[in-house]
Amino acid sequence: MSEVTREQVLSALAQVKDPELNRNLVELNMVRDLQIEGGRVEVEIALTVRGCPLRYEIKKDVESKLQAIPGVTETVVHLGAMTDEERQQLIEKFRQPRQPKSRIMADDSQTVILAISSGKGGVGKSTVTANLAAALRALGYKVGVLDADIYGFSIPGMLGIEGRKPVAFNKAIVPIPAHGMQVMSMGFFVEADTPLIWRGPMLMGAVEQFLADVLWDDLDFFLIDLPPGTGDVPLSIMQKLPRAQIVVVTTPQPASVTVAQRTGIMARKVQHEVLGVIENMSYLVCSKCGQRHEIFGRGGGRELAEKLGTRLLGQLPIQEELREAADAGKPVALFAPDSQVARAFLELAGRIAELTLPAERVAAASR
Ligand SMILES: Nc1ncnc2c1ncn2[C@@H]1O[C@H](COP(=O)(O)OP(=O)(O)OP(=O)(O)O)[C@@H](O)[C@H]1O
Repeated sequence: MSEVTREQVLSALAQVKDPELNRNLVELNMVRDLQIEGGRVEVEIALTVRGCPLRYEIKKDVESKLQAIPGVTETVVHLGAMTDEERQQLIEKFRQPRQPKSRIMADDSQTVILAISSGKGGVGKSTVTANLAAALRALGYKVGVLDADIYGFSIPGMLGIEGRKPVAFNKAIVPIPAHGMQVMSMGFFVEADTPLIWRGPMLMGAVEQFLADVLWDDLDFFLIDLPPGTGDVPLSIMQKLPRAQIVVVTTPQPASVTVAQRTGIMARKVQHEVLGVIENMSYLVCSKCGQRHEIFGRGGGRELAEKLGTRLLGQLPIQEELREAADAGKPVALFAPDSQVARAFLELAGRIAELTLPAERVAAASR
């Protein structure tokens, strides 16, 4: 059998990406002490930070890529860490050839920005944001989520990344990967159980930084979970968004319509288009008789859409599975795609993609 070569090993390692930096290990200069003896490959991977939470994931990925090289019989992978100087060099590397700052705010960006709002709290806005994002991902789109709901940062929990701490490179923040999406939450910067009063300027500073200084990829969709209601806070956030399309989440009760209608006024103030209304908790399908029960009334979503001069994008059922999946950090569209509620989300995501993206990008994602 032919000898395993250094080139083969490096090209295998170039297939492994640091999940947080989204660049390969060779490019990041993480490969150290490579030794090849016959079929035995020993290598050290220098992580950017000691105790990197993704170290075992990276190690497993390295081992499997090495083992796939023809002729490799044994692999030994050590995990090390970069020195401060090396980390600094990496920062320089990021700074020069690549533009590290987010392209989302650029005038020619192709990213569709969806600002998810609600007239009041508790209608399921965060659940809808997390699951719609996952459904868009399941359809093949590149998705980023910004959790700006300062009254309850629930997105990290719903996507299984609660308690993670983002790292910064060259003043740019690296978003946290979750099920193939990129996520940033103000909650990552707040100690758990510490009540925090977000004063206006501090909040707006954070939002601006998350829009401009996070290393978002060139995304197809960027979803923002806004704080509920139509007060100054969601209004100021919307003003920072260059070309957002507003999605209003409501429940079927006619009473919710009046409250959610204020969103239309807010949209006009910031000159954003209201893409449409999503009616959540529209109906419950009885597991015994299969009948549809509209326990929260009916027609609220359609009525609101009419009043706002927009469309009803979709109706989502009440399903316990949705809450359970959210509690477990496993969004239904990716983890239980055959469930009734996942199908409703996938349909909704498909509709939104068709309305917001050019046909060739919709076709490319489904390939
Ligand atoms: N369609 C649904 N079926 C079952 N449970 C749901 C559904 N939608 C939301 N829920 C549950 O309702 C609760 C409230 O949802 P969520 O936190 O998403 O609301 P919210 O509008 O974002 O609230 P707030 O704006 O106050 O943070 C959660 O426990 C969630 O799991």
